Parts: sequence; structure tokens; C-alpha cells
Amino acid sequence: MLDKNEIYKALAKVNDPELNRNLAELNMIKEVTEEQGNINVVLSLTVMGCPMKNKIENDVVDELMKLDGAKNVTVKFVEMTNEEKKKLFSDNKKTINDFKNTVILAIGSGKGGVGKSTITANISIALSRLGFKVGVLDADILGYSIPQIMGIKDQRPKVIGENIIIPIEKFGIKIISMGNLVDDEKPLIWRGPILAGIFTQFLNEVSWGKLDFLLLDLPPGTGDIPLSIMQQVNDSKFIIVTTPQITAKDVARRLGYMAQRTNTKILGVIENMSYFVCDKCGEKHYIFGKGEGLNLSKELGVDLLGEVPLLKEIREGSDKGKLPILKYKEVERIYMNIGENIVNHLK
Ligand SMILES: Nc1ncnc2c1ncn2[C@@H]1O[C@H](COP(=O)(O)OP(=O)(O)OP(=O)(O)O)[C@@H](O)[C@H]1O
Repeated sequence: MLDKNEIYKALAKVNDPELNRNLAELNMIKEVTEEQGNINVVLSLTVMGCPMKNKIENDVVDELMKLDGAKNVTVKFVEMTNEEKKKLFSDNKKTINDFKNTVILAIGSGKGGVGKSTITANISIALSRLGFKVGVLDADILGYSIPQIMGIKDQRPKVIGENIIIPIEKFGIKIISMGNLVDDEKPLIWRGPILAGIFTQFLNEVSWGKLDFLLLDLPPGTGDIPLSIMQQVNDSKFIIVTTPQITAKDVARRLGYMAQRTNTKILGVIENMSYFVCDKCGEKHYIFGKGEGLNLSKELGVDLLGEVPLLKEIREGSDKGKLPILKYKEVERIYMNIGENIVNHLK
């Protein structure tokens, strides 16, 4: 006869792949019986048509068959009662994510249109290529552009029960954006507190799973929303994006000071649209000015993490939902370099 505790311990090693928590934590183990090595398990699911049913079943069989004396495993599924579902969702509401081992990088710019979302999307790929599990939270709730840039405009995240959202996955990156939840044609007219609430929901009610990096694409500006985000996310690190233009740098510096006042560590500055290399003469032209990214980093006492040139391929790739890092060698080199710099600065 097998030890029941051992069976429960083995079952606790199996995760629900969507909710990223184990079967015991989710109260999914309804019944366990065992006779002469034949183990019968009854598991309760949120919905009977759960697409992860087969995966869960296989994982349970794999784990239980590892036990000494296990001869055969049968898994049956039943559906949770409404009461059980309610309890599951309310229990998991605040605790679904554990960011203990996640570096939260807030990417902000101060001035709008300097390329913060483009940089967020491309460095998510760079970090993923370096072997990290990465999520992107588009905190620019009203002015979202991540779905367009990452080519997921027509996708919708799955919602389980009342309050667990499964992020969209593209290129191995988990992504959530308001743009995938609303009708693109209609203007959004929410004010500060509602926007802050949506951000909190994105953070707590999206099932992010185990992430090494969560990138927050902040809205432009130095107002309420970036401030409330910095206050809500303990221990986030800030990356400031600017162009070499004085006006962009001045607003970026204000954002930097705001970060410092809220005790948010600034990891570094990325200068975007630094220069343009002429197709014909091959020379660098400093269209928006020169060196202000470096100046800003010095003023804030941090490093310049990289300089991204103004490239037609970057603009075209973003407009078409085709990430330029995946298509152009030169762009790949630049963003991979920034990804490596980020990692090195965290060491
Ligand atoms: N290095 C670059 N070279 C060419 N075009 C770029 C570059 N970086 C960004 N762009 C283009 O600039 C525009 C603005 O970029 P993006 O949307 O990323 O800026 P943002 O700072 O996130 O804007 P917002 O303030 O609206 O959030 C986009 O059309 C994008 O394709």
C-alpha cells in the first residue's frame, strides 16, 4: 500500500499551466484512492472543456508513476461547483502572482513619441533570447501601441471566471494591453483612478506565471499614472528613454527626478533616434541633436544603456507588427547589446 501523503505530495508537484499554481494550492484534488499500487485520482476543473486537461492528466500520471509501488494511475475529472469556483477566484485574486524573483523594469520617457513602446517590445525579445522568461505589461492604458508593434492587434486574452486573465503569448513573451480588450475605434475616456485600477488589475489579475522580467511600458508624462505605478510596484527599476533633443531630455530628466524621489532605482538611459546613417554618403547625421542621452545619464548619475539610430526599418517594422529585432541584423545587434547591458547592470 502506498502512503497517501506521498501521493498528495506528488500531486502538489503538478501545476495548472494556465493558473501557474499547483493542484493542491488550487484545491483541485477532490479524491484520492489507492489499492495495491492502483491509484485513482479525481480532479476538479474550473470548466470541463479546459484545454489543459490532457496536459494535467499526463503530468499527474508522470508524477504518480514515479512513486515506489505505483502500478497504474487513473485520472477522472469533475467540474467545480459554483461555490468552489468563487472561492478559487477570490483566493487567487491577490496572490496569483509572485514577483519575488521577477525584475520589474518600468520603461518611461517623459515626452511622448520618443520610441518607448518600440524599445520595450524589442528589448523584450532581446531578454528572451538571452534565456529569460519575459512579460510585457502595456501600462499606457489610453495610448496603447504594444498590440500593433508586436503584431497581436486582433487577439484577445482569455479570461477565466471573473478575474483571472491569461496573457496573450507571442514569440514566447506574455503580453497584456488594453488594446486587446477594447474596441479599437472607440476613444477611451477614463480618468486617473480608473486607469490606476486597471494597472493594478493587469499586475495582480493577469496570470503571469514565473517571470524573470516584467517590462512595464509606461504612459508618457510625469503625472499621476507613472507616479502611482512607481509607488505601487515595490522595487521596480526604471529605464528612461529619450531622444537627443533638448526638449525630450528636459522632460525625461523630470521623470528621472520623480523616480529618485519615490526611491525607484534608475537602471539607465536609452537614447533613441540618436542619428541617421545616410544611404548615399554613409555618414551619420545627428538630426535631433547629439549627446543629450549621455548628458541625461550623467545628470542622473546612471549609465547610458544604448543608442538606437533612426532607421526606416524600425518604423516600418513597428507599423507592420513585425518586430525589427527579428528581421534586421543591425537592429538585432543594437537591441541585443542593450539587453546584455541591462542584465549586466542588474548583476
Ligand atoms: N529608432 C527608430 N527609428 C525609426 N522610427 C522609430 C524609432 N523608434 C521609434 N520609431 C517610430 O516612432 C514612432 C513612435 O514610437 P513609439 O510608439 O514607440 O513611441 P512612444 O514613446 O511609445 O510613444 P507614446 O508616447 O505614444 O507612447 C513610431 O512610429 C515608431 O515606429
